Amino acid sequence: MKSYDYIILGTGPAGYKLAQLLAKTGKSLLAVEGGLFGGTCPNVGCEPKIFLSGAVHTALASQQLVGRGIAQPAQVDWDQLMTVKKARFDSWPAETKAIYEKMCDVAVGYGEFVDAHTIQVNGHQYHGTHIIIATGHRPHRLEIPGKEYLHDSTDVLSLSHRPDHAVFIGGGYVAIELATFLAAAGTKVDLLIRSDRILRGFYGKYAQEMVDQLTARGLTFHFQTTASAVAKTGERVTITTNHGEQLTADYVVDASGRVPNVEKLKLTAAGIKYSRRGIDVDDHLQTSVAGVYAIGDITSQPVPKLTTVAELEADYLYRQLVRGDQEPLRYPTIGTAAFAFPEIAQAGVNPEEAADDSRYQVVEHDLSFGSFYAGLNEQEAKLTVVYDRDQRLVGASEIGATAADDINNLVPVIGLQPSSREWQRKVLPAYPALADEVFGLLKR
Ligand SMILES: Cc1cc2nc3c(=O)[nH]c(=O)nc-3n(C[C@H](O)[C@H](O)[C@H](O)COP(=O)(O)OP(=O)(O)OC[C@H]3O[C@@H](n4cnc5c(N)ncnc54)[C@H](O)[C@@H]3O)c2cc1C
Ligand SMILES: NC(=O)c1ccc[n+]([C@@H]2O[C@H](COP(=O)([O-])OP(=O)(O)OC[C@H]3O[C@@H](n4cnc5c(N)ncnc54)[C@H](O)[C@@H]3O)[C@@H](O)[C@H]2O)c1
Repeated sequence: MKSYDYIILGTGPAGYKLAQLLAKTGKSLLAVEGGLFGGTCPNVGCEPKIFLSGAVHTALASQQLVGRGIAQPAQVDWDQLMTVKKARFDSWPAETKAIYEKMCDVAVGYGEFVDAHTIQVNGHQYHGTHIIIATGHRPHRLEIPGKEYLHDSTDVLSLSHRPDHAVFIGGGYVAIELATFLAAAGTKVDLLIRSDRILRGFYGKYAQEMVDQLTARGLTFHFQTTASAVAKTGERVTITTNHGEQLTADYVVDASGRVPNVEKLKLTAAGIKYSRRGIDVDDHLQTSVAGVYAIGDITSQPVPKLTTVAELEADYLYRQLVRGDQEPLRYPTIGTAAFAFPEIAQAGVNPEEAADDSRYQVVEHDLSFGSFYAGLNEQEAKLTVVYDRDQRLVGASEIGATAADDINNLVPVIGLQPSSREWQRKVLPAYPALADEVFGLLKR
C-alpha cells in the first residue's frame, strides 16, 4: 500500500487551495476526485453563473433605460449565451486535472474510508498520515412522486435550449439567481416558495423588495406553496402543489437546497462523526478522529457555504498543519451576495437583528438620488447600515445593481473596525464611482 503525508478527498475550491499550498512543502500528497476536477464553483456554480450574469445584467440594465438614453434594449439570446459558456467552461475539468497531475499524485474515483488512515479508491488502498475531507455538497432532491422529472442548478447551467415556461421549487440563492437569468432571456417563470419570504439570511425588507421588482418584471411567486408531486404530461411536466393546484411547465427545477457528500465516504468505518448538516469539526477543523480534518461545504460549521469560506478554511488548515499555528479558527466578516438583478448583498450585523437592540443604530440611505444609480435608472437602490454605540460600522445590507461590489467595499471597514476619524484620515476612494457616494453617506 502506498503511503502519503497527506490525502485530500475532493478537488473543489477547498481541496484545490489546500493541495496548492501543500504541494509546495515537498511532502507527499495524493488528491482523490470522483466527479469533476475543480468541484462545484468553477464547473457548475459561481464561475459559470457569474459569466452568464454578464449578458443578463447588460440586457436588464439596458431595458431599464429605454426612453432614458437607450433606444433599443438588448435581449438575452440564451442558446447563444450557452454556446459561449460551454466554449469557456467545458474544458476546465480536464485542465484542472492536468494541473493536479503536475502538482501531486492523483486517484480518479470516489474515496472511501477503510479505517482512520486508509482510503480506498476503485479497489486500491492508500495510507495517509493526515486525511482531509473536502467533498462538498450536491443538489438536494425532493422525495416526491415524479422526482425523476426534476432538474437542478447543474442542469440549468448547461441548458442548451431555453424552455418557454419554467417552475422553480425554492426561494434561496440558486432559485432567485437562475430564475432571474431564464426570465431575462424570455422564459415565463413561476417560483414555489415554501414559506412567506425568499433569501432567508438576507435583510427581509430587501428580500421583499427583490420579490416586488421581479414580480414587476413578470416572474410569479407562489408563497406558502411547495410541490407534492410531478408527472409527465406529453412533452411537458405537471406539478401538483400542496394546495392541490396544478401547474404545467416545460422545465421544473428543484432548488430546495444542497446536501453534504457524505454517503460514499463510509465515514463510520473510521468512526468519523457527522449529521445531515455535514461532518462535525472542532475549532481547528479536526473531525472526531485525530489526524482526519474536514474543510469547505462538507463541514457542519454554521457558516455560509461559499467558495471564499472554503478557501479560508483550506488556508487555515495549511497554517496549522505545516506552520504549526495553534490558534483556533475565527471566521472574519464574510460578505455574501445573491447575483440576481438587482443584486442583494450584506456583511456583518443584519439590520433585522439590530432593529430592536439598544446596542445598535440602524440607518437607511436611498442610493437612487446619487448620479451613479440615477444614471442606471435604479429607483429602488438602497443601503442600510448598522452602527454600534461607538459609531463604528458593524453591518451593511444593500439592494441595487452593484450591491455585491458596494458591500465588498464595506467589508474591510466592518472587519477592521476603524474609527470614523481614522477612516476619514486614511481612505479616499476614486470619484464619481459608487464607492465614493457610499463612503460619503457613511462619514459621521
Ligand atoms: C449554482 C451555484 C452558484 C454558486 N455561487 C456562488 C457564489 O456566487 N459565490 C460563492 O462564494 N459560492 C457560490 N456557490 C457555492 C460554492 O460553489 C461552494 O461553496 C464551493 O464550491 C465549495 O467548495 P468545496 O471545495 O467545499 O466543495 P465542492 O466545490 O463541491 O467540491 C467537492 C468535490 O469533491 C468531490 N467528491 C465528492 N465526494 C467525493 C469522494 N468520496 N471522493 C473524492 N471526491 C469526492 C466532488 O466531485 C467535488 O468535485 C455556488 C454554488 C452553486 C451550486
Ligand atoms: N451567490 C452565492 O453566493 C450563491 C449562489 C448559489 C448557491 N450558493 C451556496 O449554495 C447554497 C445552496 O443554495 P440553494 O439556493 O440551493 O439553497 P438555499 O438553502 O439557499 O435555499 C433553499 C430553498 O429551498 C427551500 N426548501 C427547502 N426544502 C424544501 C422543501 N422540502 N420543499 C420546498 N422548498 C424547500 C428553502 O425554503 C429555500 O427557499 C447556498 O446556501 C450558498 O451557500 C451561493
